Parts: sequence; structure tokens; C-alpha cells
Amino acid sequence: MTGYVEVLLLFAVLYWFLYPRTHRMVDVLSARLQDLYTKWESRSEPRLVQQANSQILSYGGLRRYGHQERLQKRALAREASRESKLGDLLEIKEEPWQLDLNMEKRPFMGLCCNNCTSNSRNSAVAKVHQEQGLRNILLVDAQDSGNNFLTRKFCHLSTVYQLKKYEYPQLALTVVKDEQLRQVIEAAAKDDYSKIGEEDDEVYKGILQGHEARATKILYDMRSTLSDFLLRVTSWLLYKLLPRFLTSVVAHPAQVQMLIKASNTGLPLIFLPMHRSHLDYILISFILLNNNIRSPLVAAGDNLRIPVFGWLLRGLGAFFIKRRMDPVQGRRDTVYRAVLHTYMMACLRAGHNIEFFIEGGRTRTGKACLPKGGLLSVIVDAYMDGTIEDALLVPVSVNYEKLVDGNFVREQLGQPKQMETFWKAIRSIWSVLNSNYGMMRIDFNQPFSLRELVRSFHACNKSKLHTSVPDSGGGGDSPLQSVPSENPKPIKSLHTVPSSASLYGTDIMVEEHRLIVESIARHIVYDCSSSTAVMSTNAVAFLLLNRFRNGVIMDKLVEAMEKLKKDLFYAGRDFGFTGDMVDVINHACDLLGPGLVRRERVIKSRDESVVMVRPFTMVPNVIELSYYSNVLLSHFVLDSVVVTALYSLLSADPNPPAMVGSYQVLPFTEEQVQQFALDLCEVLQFEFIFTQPCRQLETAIEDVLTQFRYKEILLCSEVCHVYSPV
Ligand SMILES: CCCCCCCCCCCCCCCC(=O)SCCNC(=O)CCNC(=O)[C@H](O)C(C)(C)COP(=O)(O)OP(=O)(O)OC[C@H]1O[C@@H](n2cnc3c(N)ncnc32)[C@H](O)[C@@H]1OP(=O)(O)O
Repeated sequence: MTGYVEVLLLFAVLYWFLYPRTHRMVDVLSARLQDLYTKWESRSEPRLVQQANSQILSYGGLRRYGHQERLQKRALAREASRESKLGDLLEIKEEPWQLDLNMEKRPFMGLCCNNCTSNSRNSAVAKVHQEQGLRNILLVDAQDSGNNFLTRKFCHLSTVYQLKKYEYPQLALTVVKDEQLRQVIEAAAKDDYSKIGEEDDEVYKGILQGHEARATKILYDMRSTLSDFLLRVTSWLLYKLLPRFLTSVVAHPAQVQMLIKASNTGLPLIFLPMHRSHLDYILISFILLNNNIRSPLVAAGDNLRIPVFGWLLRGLGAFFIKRRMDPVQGRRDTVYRAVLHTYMMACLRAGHNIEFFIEGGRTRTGKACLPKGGLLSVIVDAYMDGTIEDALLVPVSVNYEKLVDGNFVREQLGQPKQMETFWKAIRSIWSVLNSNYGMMRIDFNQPFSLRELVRSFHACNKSKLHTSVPDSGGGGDSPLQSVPSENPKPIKSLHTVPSSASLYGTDIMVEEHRLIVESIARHIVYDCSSSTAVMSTNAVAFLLLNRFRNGVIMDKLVEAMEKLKKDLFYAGRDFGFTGDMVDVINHACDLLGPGLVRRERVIKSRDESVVMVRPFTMVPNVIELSYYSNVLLSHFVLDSVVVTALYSLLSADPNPPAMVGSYQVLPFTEEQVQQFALDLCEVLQFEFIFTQPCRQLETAIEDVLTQFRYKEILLCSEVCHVYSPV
């Protein structure tokens, strides 16, 4: 025992001695490199006067700087609250920048696809007044004169007390007795028994009992124990805690109205959010609960089943799943799959709403991940085999001005993910509570009918595949106008019916079923990323990294932001910033911090100076900055592909292009550009979803070219003319 203590002490001393030194060494090297880079970069630029806070930082330095910043911010906040008592005028001046929630005209995002779910799009659910402003859901209006003193004084308590009460049935017992699950367990036992090669009933019984015990354990580890009481207590706690680190949580009341209408249909709602942070599921449940919508059961990776928090999450709706179905490669864990499948089916039958993160985890890069089809296939299956008559799918987009769970720089640099532990969770919660993350925005897309979508995909696939798969319910309501053209796959022969085709189905999956699930999943991810509101930090990071990598003066950045905002507005994208653009940019720079973006005063002449904004373009800082910028990738990806195709064709031509006025004459046709762009899309198909699966990629590229012509970037006759400002 004393030996262990000695070894521990030795390690502690070594750690204490070496850790700061190694860090300092890395810091010095990193600072030198950055110094060199900045000098080299600024050789031809005006003299800069660095502000006191614009030091050059390394990764370790960045963390220490963050800590100092927080301390400084707290001191400033104390000072501000003291000053605010001095008078109203001061209060107005000191108030931080806020999003104007009542802005009249903002695009209404998230309507479902007109191609494949036109009925859902025009349904009663969609009939809400769409031009309402946004709402900060953290504000509870209890000052109504009808409210008594106690309600006004304890408004959060009274809000959670008045919430609608739902029954959340516990289903473990039902699942254990399920006949289909029994059959899978017996089949697994027979399989193992046949491998032993002896004929002994006792041995078989032993194997069977082993499988039964395992299935029960899996089920009890997995099940949710969603409790109305725990939800209310947590909701009250969240009202108190969220404003400590978020200035606002903004949602669109019209979208919430659509959800309320959808939940009144009695059909299960399947929430499919994009995953950015651990706050996502907390806030989704929080908003649903406080709008009297039944809280969903949420699929959580079993890495979150940690002491205390695991129990809490389970009580708040989490059901725990393995992140990998079959940990042993080449061996299907049929019993596990069957338990998960049966549990989810039972939940749907019992009227639970379900939520899962279709990307399978948090995005590390800021851009959407390609979807996972496992859990979605169970939902589709439940509809196909008649377990549920229909379900309403609700894609959800979330975005943060500043990412709450820190950054993913470590992992982006190739280091393994650190597993969640109790103490790590406590530390992160503490650090979150003492920081400022600005605004969070959440957009619930319009709910659409799974039945309508499946019928649409069926109708178009049927003509393509000529399979014997039975149609689960008549003709298509809104047949797709074109076939899914991304990732065409070789068609396998079909042997089985859809109802056994998902998680624990036969070895050979019905290819059409797989295609349908994949198309739905891709559609949802596409819809979510196109309806993600662009935050101030996204726009600033995007412009700095893609247009002004060497820095830009504030006036020019303001102009570019205005232009970007206008472009986004016309493309139907909403943004999480309003008002004076200089304030917006300063607010974004404050949130990003001096480790990612620097503001410096540059002396132009004796009595004229301008503010210069510069991004940090060195690793690791640039990785974090690009996380924010990448939110806009989905918006520009196809444009970029087409432009890259144009440039590639141009550079492949040995002769310099002829000029007509301010246009270069390019010696190739629009079809050539289109073909090149299609080839590029094929190369990048595992990085991006370029268009909805119900739309031909060719058509989408054609649309980009039309847009370019409309903006007079491109003129097309027999040959292309590219606009080139001389
Ligand atoms: C008021 C206050 C409230 C506070 C309130 C708090 C809320 C309290 C909740 C906490 C909640 C925490 C939430 C944390 C957030 C996460 O932990 S996110 C991580 C966990 N969630 C997910 O991953 C969900 C999405 N993932 C999936 O669906 C994945 O498919 C699975 C099920 C995890 C499996 O992944 P995988 O092992 O990598 O395998 P995958 O390639 O996807 O395929 C598996 C099988 O699925 C089926 N499948 C896959 N694709 C298809 C297809 N296209 N068609 C048909 N079948 C398919 C097949 O059977 C396939 O097997 P094979 O035939 O290929 O052998």
C-alpha cells in the first residue's frame, strides 16, 4: 500500500515539476513562430500599434488567457452593475448589444420540402402566422395584472407548476415479454448451441438463460425512466441557471405553434436535431416542456451513463444506446439489436415522442456530418409494419454564438476523445456557469408526415427498381418529380419484406428500404443545415477566413457583413444579428476572443487611425475559428464547386483568355462546366450533402449557373464569358 502511495507522490512531483515547463517551452516556440509569421505577413503593410490585449497566444496560453479573460470579465461585470445604479442614462449606454427580437421582416425558415411533402407543407399544421418576431424563451412574463403577488414574485415556480401533466409509461416489462424478442433470443441460443456440436438439453437451456439474462440487462441499462416531476424541477433550475451564461435563448413562436398543432394530432413526433453541444437536448426538452408538448425520449450514447448524471439523464428522458451496434467486426449482435428495436417500437406504441441526433454525435468541424440510418430505420419500420399509422418528423437546427462545450481543437489535432467522467462533467458545468456564451438560437422545422415522404420515395423508386416490395398504403400523395441522384448504388436482389429490414433484420437488407431511410436521413440533414440561423460569430469568422485572411479595416468589414446579410436574406436564411453592424462585429469579436480575432488600431496618418480586424491564421487557433465559419459552408458549397470547376477548366487551357470588354472569353461550354462540377461533387460526396435527395444534382448545378448569369458573373452563349473586374 505504502508503495502505491510513494509511486503516486513521485508522479505528482514529476507532474508539478515538468508540466508547466513543457507548456512554457511549447508556448515560447509557438509564440516565436507566430511572431515570424506576423512579421513576414505585415512587411508591406502599414505600421500597427498593438493594443495591450492583442498578445500572440499559443494553445496553452490561450487557455490561460481565457481564464484571465473570465476573471477580468467578472470584475468588469461587477463594475458595470455598480455603475448601472448611478442612473438610467448610464444604464442605456452600458447595456450589451442585443438582438432585436421584434424585427418585422425576417425570412421564415424551415418549411418542409415542396417536392416530396407538399401535403404536409400545406397542412393545417403550417397555418400559423409566420411573421411574428422571435422570442427569448428565458423571459417569463408574469407581470400580468391578473396574476397574484406570489405568481409574480415566484414566476418560474408558478410556470413549472402550471405545466400540463403527461403520463410517461415505463416499458421495460412489456419489452421483456415481447414475442419477437423471444424469437431472436431463441435463435441466438440455437446458433450458439449448434456451434458447440453436442446434443444436451441442459446445455441448450443454460445458453438460452444466458441470452435471456443478457437481454434483460441490456434492457435495464438502456431504458428511460422519464419522470414528470424531475422534468419540472429541472425546468425550474434551468430558468435560474441558463441566464448565468446565455444572454438569450431565441426561438420562433410560429415554429413552436406548428409543433403544438402537430402534437395535438396525436401522432408521435420524432425530433431530429443537429448536434453541436450538450445544451442542444436540454434546451429542446426545455422548450417542449414549457409549451406543454410531451417531452421526448432521447437516444443517448452510453458514454454518458456516468454516475449521478446518467441517473439524472435517464429520468429526464435519455435511453442509452451503444454508439457502435456491433463492436466485434463481422459479428452482428442480434440480441442487442432486437432489444433496441423492440424497445423503440414499444415506445412508439405507447405514444412517446422520440428524439435522436441523426448525425450520430456532435460535429467537430462546424459543418453537418453525414447521417446515420440505424435508429431512423426503426421509425420507418414501425410505419411500414403498421405499428404506427404515421409519425411527424421534426428536423431541428441549433446554433450558438459561442460554442458552449469548449472547442474540438484537441480532437482535430488528432488526439483521442476524452471520455466523460463525473468529475469532468462537474468541472465543465462549473466553467460554463462562469462564462458568457452569448445567444443560442433554435429552429424547429415544419413537422412533416413520414407516411407522405415514404410514399413519395416509394413511388419514384418503384419505377426505378421494379421490386416486389409491397406498398404499405396506396399511391403517392406527392410523387417526387425526380429520382435521388446522389450516390446511385448497385441494386441487390431483394428477399424480404420491409418490416424485418431495420436494425435486427435479415442479413440481406431490402435495398429499397435502405435507400429510403438514407434519402430521408440526408433530406433531414440538408434541411437542418439550410435552416440554421447564421450568428454574428459565424458571419465574422467566415468573412475573415475566406475573404480577408490578412485582415481588413472595420469599415470594409461592415460593408462585407451588410452584403452577406443581404445575400442570406434573399436566399431565405435567417441571421442571429440585427442593428448597427459595427456593434455586431465588436460583439462577435468579443465572443470569439483575442485568441481567434484581433482588433488593432492602425495609424494611417498623423491624425487619422482606423480599426483593423485580423483573424489568427495559425494552427491551432484557426481550427477553432473555422468551426464558426463552417456553418456557412452549406450555403456556399455548390457555388464553390461550380467556381472551382470554372477555374480548373480555365487553368487547363494553355492560351490566355481573350477579353471582351470586362469579360474573359472562356473556350468551353456550359455542359463542360456542369460535367466538371458533377465530377467534383462525386469526389466530395462524403463531405457534403449538395442538394435534397429528391432533386437532381444536375438541376441544382444548373440553378447555380443561372444565378451566376443573373448576377452577371457569367454570360453564356456558345462559349462562356466570365465576368472579370479589371
Ligand atoms: C426541462 C429540462 C429537460 C432537460 C432534458 C435533458 C434531456 C436528457 C436526454 C439526454 C440525451 C443525451 C443525448 C446525447 C447525445 C448523444 O449521445 S448522440 C449519440 C447517440 N445517438 C445516435 O448516435 C443516434 C443516431 N445513430 C444511429 O442511428 C446509428 O445508426 C446507431 C444506431 C448508433 C448505430 O450506429 P453504427 O453501429 O455505426 O451502425 P450503422 O452503420 O449506423 O448501422 C447499424 C445498423 O442500422 C441499420 N441501418 C443503418 N443504415 C440504414 C439504412 N439506411 N436503412 C436501413 N437500416 C439501416 C442496419 O441494420 C445497420 O446494420 P447493417 O445492416 O449495416 O449491419
